[in-house]
Amino acid sequence: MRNMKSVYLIGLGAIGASFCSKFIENDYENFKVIANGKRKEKYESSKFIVNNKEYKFKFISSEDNMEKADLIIIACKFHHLSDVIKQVKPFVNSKTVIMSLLNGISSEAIIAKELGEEKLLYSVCYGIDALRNDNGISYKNLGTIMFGEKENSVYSNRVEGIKNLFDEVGIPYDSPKDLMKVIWRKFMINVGINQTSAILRADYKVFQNDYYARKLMDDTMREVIGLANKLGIDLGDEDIELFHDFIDTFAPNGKTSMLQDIESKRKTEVEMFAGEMIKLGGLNSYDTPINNILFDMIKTIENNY
Ligand SMILES: NC(=O)C1=CN([C@@H]2O[C@H](COP(=O)(O)OP(=O)(O)OC[C@H]3O[C@@H](n4cnc5c(N)ncnc54)[C@H](OP(=O)(O)O)[C@@H]3O)[C@@H](O)[C@H]2O)C=CC1
Ligand SMILES: CC(C)(CO)C(=O)C(=O)O
Repeated sequence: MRNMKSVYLIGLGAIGASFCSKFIENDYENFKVIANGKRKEKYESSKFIVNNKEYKFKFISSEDNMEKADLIIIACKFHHLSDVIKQVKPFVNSKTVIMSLLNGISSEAIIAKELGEEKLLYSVCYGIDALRNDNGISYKNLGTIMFGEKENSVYSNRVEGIKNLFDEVGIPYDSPKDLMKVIWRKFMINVGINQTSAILRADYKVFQNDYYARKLMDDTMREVIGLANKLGIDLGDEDIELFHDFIDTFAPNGKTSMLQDIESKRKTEVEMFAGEMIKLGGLNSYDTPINNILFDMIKTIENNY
């Protein structure tokens, strides 16, 4: 089993800070947050509040320290990724494992191209409902990190090492054999709920209670199922049903990360959702009419903040 001694995370937002808090609560000695330049200065003089509790994080900068990491967890938004990869590079050696908690199905290929496919483990967060606002970060459900090798039928040494690490710090996880299907299922969920919630300005209770919001979300998810099937990924209506059970457990006032972005007038991850659907649809002769419309609508909202 590979020992994950030094663990660095980059992207101290809703997702990143929620998981960071577990490392701090469990006094994980060699856990650090990567931040450079002005961001590091700002973080060092900021208070980080997660679920009403203050956490003190240790920061590491590629400008003053190049200690290599055993594991690097990336938790930024899609449009931060190319910058983040540059900042991560100095901490990577031949043994470093890299995990991306970004939603979507695109970040891994981008990281693999820049840092080496052999360093990657595939991962995605399920069921977390983290919110970031002026008062800090809060979540009701921490959810589960699903992770593993692309071909995950036998656990590798590094998968075992990370299972051990997550047990130690109390991060809920699973390492399913059919990880790629699980990642696609999450993509289907995000393409469905993140984008429709952003257009409708709808929190989770709307999707818990409103027939039409739910129908719009489901129709959008079905477009992903069609593409997935064309690419040999075995998603179906039962995956939509699984998500219906999940939504009912979410905090009614909680919001998708895309709706949070729209409300805070931040750039969204639409390129990673509708954008990726349109791109893959084009490459595979598969029409994506719903995603074409969602893409144009979300870009219009972004362009007119
Ligand atoms: N929020 C949620 O409930 C969920 C989100 N996700 C996914 O997780 C990913 C992260 O989302 P979320 O946590 O909501 O996003 P946030 O916007 O809350 O956080 C992103 C963080 O990345 C940091 N960052 C950006 N560029 C750099 C850089 N160059 N160096 C260091 N830090 C950087 C930002 O720092 P700064 O603030 O200083 O600019 C920010 O804190 C997304 O792909 C999202 O889709 C997945 C499941 C649920
Ligand atoms: C599934 C959902 C909606 C919450 O975990 C999410 O992934 C997001 O908000 O980006």
